[in-house]
Amino acid sequence: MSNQAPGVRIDGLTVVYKTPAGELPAVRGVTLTLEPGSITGIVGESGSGKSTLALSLLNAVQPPGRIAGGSVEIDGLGDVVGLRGEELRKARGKHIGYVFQAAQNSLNPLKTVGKQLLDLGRSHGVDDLRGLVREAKELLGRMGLDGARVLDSHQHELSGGMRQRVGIMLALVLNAHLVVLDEPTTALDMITQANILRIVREVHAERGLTTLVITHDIGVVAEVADRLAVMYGGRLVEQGPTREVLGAPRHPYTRGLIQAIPRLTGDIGEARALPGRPPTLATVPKEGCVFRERCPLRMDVCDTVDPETVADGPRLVACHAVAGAPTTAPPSGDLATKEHA
Ligand SMILES: Nc1ncnc2c1ncn2[C@@H]1O[C@H](COP(=O)(O)OP(=O)(O)OP(=O)(O)O)[C@@H](O)[C@H]1O
Repeated sequence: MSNQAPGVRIDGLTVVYKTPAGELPAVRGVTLTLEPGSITGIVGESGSGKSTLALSLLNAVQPPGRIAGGSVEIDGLGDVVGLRGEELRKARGKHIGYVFQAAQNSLNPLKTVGKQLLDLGRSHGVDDLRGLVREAKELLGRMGLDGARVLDSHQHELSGGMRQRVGIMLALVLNAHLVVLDEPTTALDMITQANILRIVREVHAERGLTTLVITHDIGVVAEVADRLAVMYGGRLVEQGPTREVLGAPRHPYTRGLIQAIPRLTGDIGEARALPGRPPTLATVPKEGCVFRERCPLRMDVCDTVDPETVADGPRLVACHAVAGAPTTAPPSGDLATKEHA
């Protein structure tokens, strides 16, 4: 892979997990392009399939899961779904930097962070290990930590927020040009979170990266992402430029997510939790729209026909009720209003 920000094309990706009821899809028919040099945010509630999608970018879905269909083409690497063994190990870390969810618990408890950094460097054939340590200290320093002290520490000597920042450092330190951050700021207070997101943006711009940020917090993607994809029940229900999606959400699920966040609606009194709960693998409907049980715009067709993803300029929406409708709906529109039904 060259030193350029790579483009990524996920096409028709389906990932299933083996369950007592057979193999069930956690990600179904997902098509998403990460433009070179962009920051894309994927947002959705717990269980919507975000982490499974992120793992697929590294071909790192573990049994009882497997990629059952589709492709993940990364510039310079080809279709990672077909990569195996050593090729795959090399791609991870060096070409694709990543922080997995719960990064605060993923460090080796028996080794100092510095030792783990050196292991990482050696396993990826880094010759200049001093340079690697310098880079690590610099990144930790930018995130408000004493780099030398952190590298000398074991996991138990660091707080959850510090470990999370160590995870981000490890994702960036090998200078990968595709970076996947799964819930990068969940253990952080609001101020530290804002700082980390600023640093993610800065490093992204300085190095010319392609970045994917996965989060349940639409406020995080609002701050960091150029483009936003909204996931529900294993499907992408809406995608588009972040400002457009947040400014005039089209899918009723996107609207519900936005209305549930006082930070985005601007008034805590106006925030309304989305009623109901997201489906589990066992309860995702086999046919029809995945969101219909919670949808204020539900129509008969939603029970039987899975809505196609329809493009309207840079915006993609999968909803029978809004397909073809104008994009000017304000975010404050009442979810309970059957305006398109
Ligand atoms: N190892 C597994 N075995 C069986 N089902 C799984 C496994 N891992 C995930 N799932 C199921 O797949 C679905 C998607 O999970 P995933 O972790 O990708 O969602 P998510 O949006 O990242 O949610 P969260 O933020 O809670 O992790 C969920 O219903 C989850 O229960």
